[in-house]
Amino acid sequence: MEKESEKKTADIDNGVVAMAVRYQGFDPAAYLQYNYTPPRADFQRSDSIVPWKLSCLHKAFTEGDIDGDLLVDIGTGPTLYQVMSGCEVFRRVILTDFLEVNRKELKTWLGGGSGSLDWTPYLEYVCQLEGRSSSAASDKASRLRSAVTDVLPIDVHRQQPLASGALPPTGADCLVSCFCLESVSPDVASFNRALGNISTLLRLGGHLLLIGALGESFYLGGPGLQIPVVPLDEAQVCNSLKATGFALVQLSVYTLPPDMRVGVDDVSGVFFAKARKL
Ligand SMILES: C[S@@+](CC[C@H](N)C(=O)[O-])C[C@H]1O[C@@H](n2cnc3c(N)ncnc32)[C@H](O)[C@@H]1O
Ligand SMILES: O=S(=O)(c1ccc2c(c1)CN[C@@H](CF)C2)N1CCSCC1
Repeated sequence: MEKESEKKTADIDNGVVAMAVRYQGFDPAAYLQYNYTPPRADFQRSDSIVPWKLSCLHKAFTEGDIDGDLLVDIGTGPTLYQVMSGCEVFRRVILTDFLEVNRKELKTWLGGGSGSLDWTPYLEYVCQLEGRSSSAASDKASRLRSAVTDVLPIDVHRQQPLASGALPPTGADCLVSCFCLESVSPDVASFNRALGNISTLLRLGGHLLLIGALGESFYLGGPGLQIPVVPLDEAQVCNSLKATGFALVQLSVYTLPPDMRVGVDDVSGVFFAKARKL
């Protein structure tokens, strides 16, 4: 007779395994096209989400309470926008993802190749935020390429998400993670466990910059590939951070304009949370 606790563990594992199987069809190029080109990535629109998100990251990294040596991005995917400000603050940046196709996409760009998306508009915008001329974008790209020392496999559902020895014994000084945890977790309990797992990678007093989807139940990870997302609201984000030993420093929310709801997901908003590990 299976005990209730054994059944719950089995259910947890089945949900995580099913999610991992679903991700085998993830298409980095399609994902970038869906989310990181206009109308969602329109630098000419003042109400576009790109200026909002890049400004949140710039402010968080430069307002003086975040410092250290090592920044780790959790569930990087094929995107680089999330570390364009952080690479100016930290000597070392580590990128991570579950899928080899995404790690390959990152390594192509880091190696000087042109990946599936031209990140120049993002680099130019962050240069403007930093008071540099937008012509400094190529210099920033070089600094980012120099700062990234590793692109590592990760599984946030493991109590030890990275291989042992991947980080210094003291852990990372700062974590950033965008649209990952809610997009890989079958339910809130799994989301909370994953948040607790990545917290083990961060030193005490270190900061977590967590960006994610609000009210989202699915997204397209490729043509016809619906990936389930655990729907979150602001209260849940706050509760999850508190339950996993973080002090919330700042929470900002962006509501997607109707014309940015383009069918590639059912997201209603985006949250930006800055938290500190107690
Ligand atoms: C919605 S994408 C987010 C990508 C990127 N961070 C962004 O801001 O757009 C979710 C990412 O989580 C990764 N992923 C899937 N399962 C994972 C797991 N168990 N642990 C860590 N990352 C995972 C996927 O490969 C994918 O790159
Ligand atoms: O906020 S976005 O519109 C965005 C960016 C990525 C995602 C979503 C939304 C919603 N679905 C997520 C599935 F995990 C992925 N955005 C796209 C332009 S650049 C800044 C981020």
